[in-house]
Parts: sequence; structure tokens; C-alpha cells
Amino acid sequence: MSETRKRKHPANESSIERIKSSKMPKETPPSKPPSQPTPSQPTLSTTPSNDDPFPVNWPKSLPYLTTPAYSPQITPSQLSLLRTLDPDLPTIPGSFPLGPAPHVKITPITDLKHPAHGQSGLFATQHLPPDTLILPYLGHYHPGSGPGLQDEDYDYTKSDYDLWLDRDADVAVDAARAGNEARFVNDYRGIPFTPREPVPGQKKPPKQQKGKPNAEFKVAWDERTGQKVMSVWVLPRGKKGLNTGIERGEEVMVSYGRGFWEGRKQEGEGEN
Ligand SMILES: C[S@@+](CC[C@H](N)C(=O)[O-])C[C@H]1O[C@@H](n2cnc3c(N)ncnc32)[C@H](O)[C@@H]1O
Repeated sequence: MSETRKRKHPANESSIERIKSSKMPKETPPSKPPSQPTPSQPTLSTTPSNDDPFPVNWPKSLPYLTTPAYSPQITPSQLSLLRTLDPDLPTIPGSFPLGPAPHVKITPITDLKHPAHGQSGLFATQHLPPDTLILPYLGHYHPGSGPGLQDEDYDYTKSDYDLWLDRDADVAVDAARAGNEARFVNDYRGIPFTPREPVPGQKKPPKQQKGKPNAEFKVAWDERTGQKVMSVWVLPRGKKGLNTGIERGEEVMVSYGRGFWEGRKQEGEGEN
């Protein structure tokens, strides 16, 4: 077993760091159900909030969240920091659905050239313009350092689905044991480039960048639950206007950060 350490997180490389992970998590149910919130915390909702409770292709063995879950080790002061409004954060509006995200679909990856072949990814079901909120990234909120990285029989440092949420509050969010569609967002590295077709009514296909992410993780303020959440957004247009958004059928791809892959390489070396 390799030593426990932190490495850069699959997210905005400048601001978010990922808790170290070692192996692809298994999509088997945890040996214990996810931690239940204390009475003072919002309810962990795995119950349908509308007619279509689970997203298409959601793994049935995994609890589907519509609001965050909480490690029992999260303290009241951490909760209070998470629930203090930061007006500079982008917002998830109260009108955004609690439940399956409207414009993306979890899709098994069958392309043998795709580096995550055999796993799944998240794909756009319609054009997503630059700077659009795609969906929140839900999971267990847990301490990002110290003994809180071990929850009873679960070790967050082994997760490949763990993101820093708030460094000042020392809180991270892990979607390995429960989450929503956002946990299926892959890193752009090595994903085969698929040229675009012209959209109906236009001669040329929309501009496209090769070998780049088209989305990013951002911390946001969730008006629906009154707290900070991690979330996935389409990249902004950019100074040169090169980002035209994500076309229907394209995979949503972020950068996990170089540290994620370096950490993984080191683990591989450590295991030899
Ligand atoms: C947050 S999960 C992403 C969803 C994952 N594909 C699934 O079906 O559960 C992170 C894991 O996806 C895989 N992955 C994501 N992007 C990848 C890439 N560009 N190349 C290889 N593996 C990738 C790795 O196994 C990584 O540990």
C-alpha cells in the first residue's frame, strides 16, 4: 500500500486540490450505507423528487444524491463556514432541478481508443453554450485533512472521486460511495478528437479546439440548499473566442490537473 499523501485534484488546477487516490474505485455498494446526516444537517436525499428519479445509466448499486451527504466527522463550525454566503461565487439558481440534470447523459464508453474505455463518461444531449452551469458535483462532504480522512471503514484518500470544496473550512467532497451524474466527468487527456459536423442551417461546423478540456469545476453557491457546492461549468468563450461551448453528443471533459496523473504514476511505481 502506498503512503497517504495529497495530490492535485481533478478540477481547476489553480484553486482546487484533489485528495490523493490510488485505485479506480469499485462500483460496488459500500459495506455500510453512506453516513447519515445529523438532525441539524440537511437530509440526504436518495428518494425520487420527480417522476424520473434516476438518470439514465445510473449504476443501481450506488446511492443517487440530489443534495450533499455528510460525513459524521464534519463539525458544526465547518457546516457554518459552508453555509456562509460568499457573494463572489457563481450561483446555482433555486430553479435548477434537484434530480437528473437536464442536458447531459451518463454514457458507457465503448470506443477502444478512449482511455476510459469500459467505464462511463458524461455527454451533452444538446448544445451547451460557453459559461453555462452543467450540474452540481454531489457527494459526501468530509474533512479534507487529518483523522477525518478516515470514516469508520472508509478511506477518502483512496478515492478517485474526491475534490477540495473549501480549503479554509477544510472540507472536501467525495462522490465514490454516492453522488450524481457529475462523478462521471472524465479528464480530457487522451480522449480521441472527433471533428464536428456543421449544425443545420450553417455551412461550417462550430469552431473546435483539439486536445483541450471543454468544461471546468467551480465552487458555487447553491441557492436551493443554501451552501457551497462543487459544480461543473462549460468553459467561458475565452479571450480569442475559441470556446464555442459543447455540442450535442460531445463528451464533457475537464482537467483533473497534472497532479492527479502524477500522483497516480507514483502510486504505480510504488506498487512495483
Ligand atoms: C471521477 S472518475 C470519472 C468517471 C469514470 N470514468 C467512471 O466511469 O466512473 C475518475 C476516473 O475515471 C478514469 N478517467 C477519467 N479520465 C480519464 C482519462 N483521460 N484517461 C484515463 N482514465 C480516465 C480514471 O480511471 C479515473 O480514476
